Amino acid sequence: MNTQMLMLTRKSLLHHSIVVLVVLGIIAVATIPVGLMTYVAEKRAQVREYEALSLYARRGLTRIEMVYNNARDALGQMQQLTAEPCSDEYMADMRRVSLMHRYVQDVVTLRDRDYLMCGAMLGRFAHQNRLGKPSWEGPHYRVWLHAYDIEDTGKPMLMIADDTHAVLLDPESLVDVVVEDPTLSLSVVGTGTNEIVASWHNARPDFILKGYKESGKRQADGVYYITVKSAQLPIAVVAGEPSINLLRHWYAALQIWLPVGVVLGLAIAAGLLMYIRSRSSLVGQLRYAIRRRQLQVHYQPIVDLATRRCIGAEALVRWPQARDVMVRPDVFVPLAEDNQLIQPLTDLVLDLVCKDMATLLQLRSDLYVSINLAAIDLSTDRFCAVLKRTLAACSIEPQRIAIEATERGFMHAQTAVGIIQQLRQMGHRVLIDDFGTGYSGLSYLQTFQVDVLKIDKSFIDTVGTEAATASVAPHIVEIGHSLHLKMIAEGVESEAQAAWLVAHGVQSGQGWLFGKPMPAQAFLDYLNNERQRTRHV
Ligand SMILES: Nc1nc2c(ncn2[C@@H]2O[C@@H]3COP(=O)(O)O[C@H]4[C@@H](O)[C@H](n5cnc6c(=O)[nH]c(N)nc65)O[C@@H]4COP(=O)(O)O[C@H]3[C@H]2O)c(=O)[nH]1
Repeated sequence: MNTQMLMLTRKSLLHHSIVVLVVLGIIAVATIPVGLMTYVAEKRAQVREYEALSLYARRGLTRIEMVYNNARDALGQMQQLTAEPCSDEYMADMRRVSLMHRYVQDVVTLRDRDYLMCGAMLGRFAHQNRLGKPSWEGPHYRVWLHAYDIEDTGKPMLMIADDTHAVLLDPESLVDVVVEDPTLSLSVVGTGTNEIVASWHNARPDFILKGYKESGKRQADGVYYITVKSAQLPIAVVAGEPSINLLRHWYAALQIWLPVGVVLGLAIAAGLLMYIRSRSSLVGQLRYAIRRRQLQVHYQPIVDLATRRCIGAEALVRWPQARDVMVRPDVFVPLAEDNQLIQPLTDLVLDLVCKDMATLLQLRSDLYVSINLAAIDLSTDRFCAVLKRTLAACSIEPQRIAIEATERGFMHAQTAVGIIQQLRQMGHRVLIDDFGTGYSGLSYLQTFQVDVLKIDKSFIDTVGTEAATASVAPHIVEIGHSLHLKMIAEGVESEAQAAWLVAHGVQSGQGWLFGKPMPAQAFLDYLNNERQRTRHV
């Protein structure tokens, strides 16, 4: 394999690697919304789960408060009894109170606050029966959450007492809530004692207590617990739900959010592809370069042929690629013209000229810089306004900026006449570029008032040669003289051409003989060295 083949193979491998990387990058970026929507779906499912479980827990709490209020009401009615405590009449009244209160299992009368005297169902106590320490004591009520098996049934009761009476409640009634989902569980925990007061059979006590402490967390039994505390009583309701339910909700949410993610991902991928495609096309790159002000202007000196003194420069746009590699304007200017980029390009060149040359043109009233306009720039007065504004902003006199227009610029002749007139009235010189190469003959010169003719390089090239077209150059010069217009010869490369032009009365020249287009700083240096150079002429 020879070296060139090897280079080509390497280049194609590099190209392929870039394509693969770009595709992988696009896929990676496009999957972000999918991942994001999956996450959103999970969060939504969690919120739904949390809300549903909190609702169950609050329903449990409402139930407890209902039972508690029922007990308080029974205690209140016991206060109203007027018969001798524990008399037959009193016992009958007590039974009535007990029966009338749905959740109350029994009512008991107390002596000296702590001793049981008699109960509606239990009858009179034969022995001194003293109450133990309550689980919680409020200003009006005492509560025994658990373990007070007063009726000796083997089933601890919940007891609520004031100073004279107590009511016994079945703890199971606290969690007697109907729910549609059999996988849910409901438990009641004493907040002061951290003990389970009542719970459904499907709940596992050790996990309930952990779940109570770590509300909103999934426990090791695979159940997700939520705790809601009562504002009135020292108890909390713990609602539990297997986290598999969460998965179910997540799947449901995914059905909504995943398509959104996929559509978004596809839209992003398509957008990225379009962006990359447009960026990688030449027009896209040019658009980007103009927007990013990545173009540069080079300056080619225009000299007085007799004295060789520089009288100005033509601003020639350049598109830098790699180090020292410039795309020539004849490649990208037509591209800009065909893709609505030429106006931004002209504006940018004007801006760059101002930036590069403002100081020079403020100091040297004997110099000017000419700027090339495209046909479209002469079709409206937009550019006149831009020119005025830009020059005012950088304090450059209109006389210091000349305008170069080609015959192509006179396509919209009527408007162009007005624009050229306006430019001249503003104080700008108007130069006709590539003079002699157009097809419209010279008739337009009768319509357009211009200042200078730039004789095209193709005519200068024939000067002093045997070419068949060599006789055209003198005619072109003759026309310039007869119209009393100043002339600049373009593309002067030899002393012989320069001598011929002087002999034929052409005042100015531009070409490699005097200087190639150069960056701004090089042009400033060129001017600084001018005195030294012209001395030898
Ligand atoms: N071989 C040779 N060439 C010489 C010599 N002297 C000057 N040239 C080249 O001839 C072209 C003169 O510019 P142009 O006729 O206005 O022709 C310009 C102009 O029509 C257009 N152009 C350049 N800058 C701009 C711009 O900012 N806006 C617009 N609309 N067109 C531009 O691109 C054309 C080509 O520009 P460049 O490539 O810079 O080519 C320049 C210059 O580098 C010489 O002695 N020998």
